Amino acid sequence: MSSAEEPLISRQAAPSQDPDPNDETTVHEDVAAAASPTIFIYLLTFSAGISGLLFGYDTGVISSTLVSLGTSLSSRELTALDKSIITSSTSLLALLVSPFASLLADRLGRRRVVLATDAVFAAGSAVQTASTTVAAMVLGRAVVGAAVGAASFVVPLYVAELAPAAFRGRLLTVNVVFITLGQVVAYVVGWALREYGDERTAWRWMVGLGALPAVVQAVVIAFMPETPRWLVLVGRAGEARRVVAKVLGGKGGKREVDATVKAIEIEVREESEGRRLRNSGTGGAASGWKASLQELFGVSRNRRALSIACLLQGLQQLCGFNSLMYFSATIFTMVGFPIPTLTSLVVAVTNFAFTIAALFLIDRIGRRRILLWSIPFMIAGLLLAAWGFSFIKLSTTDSAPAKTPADGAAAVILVSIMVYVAGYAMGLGNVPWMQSELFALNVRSLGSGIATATNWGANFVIGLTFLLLMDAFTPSWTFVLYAVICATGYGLIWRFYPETAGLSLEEAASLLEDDNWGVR
Ligand SMILES: O[C@H]1[C@H](O)[C@@H](O)[C@H](O)[C@@H](O)[C@H]1O
Repeated sequence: MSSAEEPLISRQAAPSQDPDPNDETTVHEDVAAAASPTIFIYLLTFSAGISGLLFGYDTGVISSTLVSLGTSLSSRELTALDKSIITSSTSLLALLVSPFASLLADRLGRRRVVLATDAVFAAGSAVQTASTTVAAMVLGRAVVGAAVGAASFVVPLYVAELAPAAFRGRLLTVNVVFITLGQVVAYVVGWALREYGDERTAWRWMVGLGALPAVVQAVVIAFMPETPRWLVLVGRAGEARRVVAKVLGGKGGKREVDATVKAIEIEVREESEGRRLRNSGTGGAASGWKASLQELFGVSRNRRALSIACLLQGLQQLCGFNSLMYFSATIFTMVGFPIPTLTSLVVAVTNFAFTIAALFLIDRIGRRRILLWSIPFMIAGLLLAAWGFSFIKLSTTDSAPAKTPADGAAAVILVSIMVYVAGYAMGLGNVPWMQSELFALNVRSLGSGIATATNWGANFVIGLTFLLLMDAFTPSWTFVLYAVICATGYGLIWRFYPETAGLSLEEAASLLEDDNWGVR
């Protein structure tokens, strides 16, 4: 997920604005709204979905992989530090690569970058599958991380620019659902291969299968066009026209196609004009990004939007959810469950099911309110799990099940983890990704980019430190720590995050104008 959204969405999501019948953008959106899904839209949904699936698969598969590696890497048992580095190298590279994805996407085109990320995904899977040392595995995970970082920016951009306005919002939420579905698939594959596959090669299949969706996506994208917006950007308006005609699926006549291309041209022109003005004000193209940064940090309401977006994205990761996503099979092995990869499926399935529920409810309940309702469940789940862990003696370097599984404590841990995950998926798993609605158009891309980087940075910290914290402070105190982070986050959200549900992007942004940073 990322910042890639929507100059056009802003207008689509602004019902309070009076439509100007002479405004060609309005014509464009009317046409788009009238269109029912074409085969093309289904293909686009499919490719957006597959991308989320890939992201989810690659982040989820590490859970079963870690408990299946045995001594296959560097001929020894993995230490907690090995496991932490193998896991977190993916998010570190995603963090480092994502800022460059937008430059590449502007230079080479969106479609080519999507194809390139598919190749990188496949290469990363191949390196992991073939690895015989910890270092090679870390390299493979890092290569996949680079692909995740680039894809998480470029695929939403590709979809947003290609989809008609009426479908754009829905297509972007498809992404979150498919990420969590990809994690379920990874968990199921991990469990099946571990239970029914060859013990020595099972993990190689788990990571190798990650190449499959990348190949499928590449095949689909090979038959899909470049986005009209990029084509206009590089002066190929004729081609853009043909793509728009295809997107509208024969439902739009020449007038609609012309109006759509015109709207894109106006937008591209306005954007480059805006950039030119900003640059001339600050002394040249080199300082263009500086001007955007100044706007983002210099204007109070932008600063406030950025603080909220980063708070939510940071909290989404620092609350510890991905510790479970990455290490649930390790945790359930330690707790003494006989088939830990099967038990850990509850994490992925609960997350997936409640993510779907949340997407139906969020607009009705509101973002602020759904967070304030769901975080207490997370805190309760974490504290209950901490209590459950206090009855179990375990060590993270032991891959063998605990000798005497304390049944009652194991059940408490399992149920409390489900409560925590359900709470997470209802709120923090989703709401932060709606970040773009916080920002005014001129700082939206940069602001969402920084917030997304906050997500990857915090994800890296959690992946790297979880097992080490468990070793140093016991699982109970680690879970208490996450509960304290959630409680602090609750307080900050309560104090600083106003409700934006039901507001247009403009209304949401102007809500933040108020110099008083509190919520009244
Ligand atoms: O929104 C997603 C989702 O909640 C995933 O399950 C999680 O692994 C990601 O880190 C998060 O960004």
